[in-house]
Amino acid sequence: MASINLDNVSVDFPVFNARSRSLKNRVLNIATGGRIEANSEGHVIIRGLENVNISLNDGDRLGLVGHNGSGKTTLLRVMSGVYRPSAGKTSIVGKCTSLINISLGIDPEAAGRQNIKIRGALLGLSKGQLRARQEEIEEFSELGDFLDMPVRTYSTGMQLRLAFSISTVIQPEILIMDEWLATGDEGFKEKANKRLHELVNQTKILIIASHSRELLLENCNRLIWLDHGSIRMDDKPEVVAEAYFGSH
Ligand SMILES: Nc1ncnc2c1ncn2[C@@H]1O[C@H](COP(=O)(O)OP(=O)(O)OP(=O)(O)O)[C@@H](O)[C@H]1O
Repeated sequence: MASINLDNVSVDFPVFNARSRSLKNRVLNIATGGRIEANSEGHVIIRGLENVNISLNDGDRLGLVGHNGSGKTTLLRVMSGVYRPSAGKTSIVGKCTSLINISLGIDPEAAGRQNIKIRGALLGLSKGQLRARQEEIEEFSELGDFLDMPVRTYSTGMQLRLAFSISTVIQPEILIMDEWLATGDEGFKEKANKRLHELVNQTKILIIASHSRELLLENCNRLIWLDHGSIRMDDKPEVVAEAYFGSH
């Protein structure tokens, strides 16, 4: 059983080099971003999330929609345990893989093969598990002899192939994605799509943020509309999609 529970979660980002005096007013007249406020000491904070309550269990496929800066990525990061909330409580049960920033942590000076080892360890694979998977990852990447070259010699697409091949090798109980991650040229994209579908179908809980109506309707059984860091709507995909995309 996997589960995620967020209880009144807020996330603040302090901004140390901004002045609260320059804040126009606290009225939200902008269409993007979270709330910019001053805390009790007069320091400026950006409120990425405000009093968010969400409970997810096995079988839940949650999609997130909202304007730029509404808090989708912040929420994904809280759910994957990367961000600690400034207020409220979180409980995350289950092995979680986040496919946000999959290239983060790749060492450009190390060879592709070496990076597979480093990344595999970060993903929690034991030495034995990694040995068993190494060949599969290398084959999937189709990088051939380039696996012995430093990653800095790779093209952007080649780097993404490597990162994707490593990050998707383990089947998580909770899968977190920022948009549908299908990378590379046409041939690789097809393979990547197939692998992503397998991951999505087998994961217990899926959370995906996207600006694509089709993608969300195809993969989700619940949608949350975030607006300036707060939940504006939480309902069946058709209902929220109609309200959100219909108004844009
Ligand atoms: N590291 C950070 N430092 C300061 N403010 C941040 C940071 N990360 C996010 N924010 C702020 O939090 C708010 C929510 O940002 P977030 O990235 O979660 O939005 P989003 O819904 O994912 O947007 P987009 O659709 O543009 O990707 C924004 O106002 C942003 O300015």
